[in-house]
Amino acid sequence: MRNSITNPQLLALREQIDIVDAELVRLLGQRFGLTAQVGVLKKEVGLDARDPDRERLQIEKVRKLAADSGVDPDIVENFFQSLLKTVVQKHREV
Ligand SMILES: C=C(O[C@@H]1C=C(C(=O)O)C=C[C@H]1O)C(=O)O
Repeated sequence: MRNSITNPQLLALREQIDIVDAELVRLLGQRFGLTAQVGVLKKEVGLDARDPDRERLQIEKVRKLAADSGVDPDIVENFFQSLLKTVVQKHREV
């Protein structure tokens, strides 16, 4: 098998993937910053860590955004379900 590391087309694609990954991580950091504030606020006002109605609406929204962007809605939903679970866990630790 040829050494994939020297394939210039593969290297160029991976460079673009790294740029997208960095942006995704930056946006995740921004989102976690906001949800951390929500966690503190909820604790202060005595609201439940989890809001299933809000989660349902978000999943509906991101599934639609995914479909509009030609991305499999199930993949996006799985990602968000995992994200929401993590956020709720963090809220319960506040
Ligand atoms: C951040 C919130 O808390 C939880 C986490 C959510 C999220 O990560 O978007 C959404 C709903 C809640 O279960 C919220 O209520 O807005």
